[in-house]
Amino acid sequence: MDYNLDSQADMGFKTSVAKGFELIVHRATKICLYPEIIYNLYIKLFDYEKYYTNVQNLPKHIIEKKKNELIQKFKNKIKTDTDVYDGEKKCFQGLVETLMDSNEAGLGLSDEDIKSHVITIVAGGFETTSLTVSYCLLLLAIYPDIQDRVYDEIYTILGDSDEPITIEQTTSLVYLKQVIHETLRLFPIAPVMLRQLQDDVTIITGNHTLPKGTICCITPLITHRNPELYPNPKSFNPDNFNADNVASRHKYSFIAFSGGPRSCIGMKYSLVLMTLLISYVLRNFSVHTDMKLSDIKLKLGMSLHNTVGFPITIQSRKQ
Ligand code: HEM
Repeated sequence: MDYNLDSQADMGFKTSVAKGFELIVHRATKICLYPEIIYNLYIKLFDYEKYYTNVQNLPKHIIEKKKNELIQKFKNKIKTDTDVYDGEKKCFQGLVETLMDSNEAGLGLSDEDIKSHVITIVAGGFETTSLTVSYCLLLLAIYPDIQDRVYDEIYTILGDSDEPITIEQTTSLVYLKQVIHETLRLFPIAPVMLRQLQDDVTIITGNHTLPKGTICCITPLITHRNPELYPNPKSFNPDNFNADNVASRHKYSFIAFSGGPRSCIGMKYSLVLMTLLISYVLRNFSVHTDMKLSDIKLKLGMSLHNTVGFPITIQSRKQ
């Protein structure tokens, strides 16, 4: 999107997204907030409308900025810094420009539609990857033998080279991928998903019928810790994700990225990013902690937070 939330003014966006998530969690977990009338009063009382407005402001600002850039570019026939040209063919565009261009292709997205897509992408990518990397490094610090195995794999593929890892090399880091999946099994960053039934649904095992319109709560945290799917479900065992074990389970026994048509669109991107980040850290440093797995204390929200933090020390491998 060509906008850095950390270095450019975020106009209260990050805090407001967090507050919006907080409101959704309160609605889902506090029965007293189920009636519409009480919920609306609650929003007014705790001034949540302010956060809703704030969430809209930044995408509006980005869209306006992009529009002005496009007008200027058209006037001056210059290239903006977000475009990379291969001869005359444009080969890279940011999200907002791509959505705006799709209007030229006749998709007819309004500014309102573009704004909603921007909010969904930013909110979907919010914290997910960074928190998972934090959990993963903490687990590797707790289990030095597993960390050694990951490091050996990285070393076998990259050796002593200081060259950045390539995308092709990331696909060979099979054990690291297992470690990342096992991290997401134990600590699925999006621990709760809500779906409203479009039709009556019969649950075969108990012969129960859930009526159309019911809002269902799907919790990877519970599915992923089901002993029928994962033996010793509370222990950290990356072999749960070796090829044989994955093939022997139902594909929806791992739903950290959800499943079906509304699953995470950032999954492939974040898996590559996490592989890059973790391999970069482990190539250069070993990670250590005094914590045990049982010390991790979870707080359920829109993201799965660890209330005791991630107390890791790092040591250079060059020493
Ligand atoms: C470890 C990383 C990530 C995890 C575990 C994760 C998990 C999920 C889950 C469980 C959903 C479904 C939520 C629901 O239906 O209520 C979802 C949706 C989504 N995610 Fe991710 N996500 C990750 C990273 C990202 C990143 C980096 C992006 C964007 C750059 C992203 C963008 C989205 C979007 C746009 C949706 C909504 C898709 C739709 O509704 O059709 N995610 N993600």
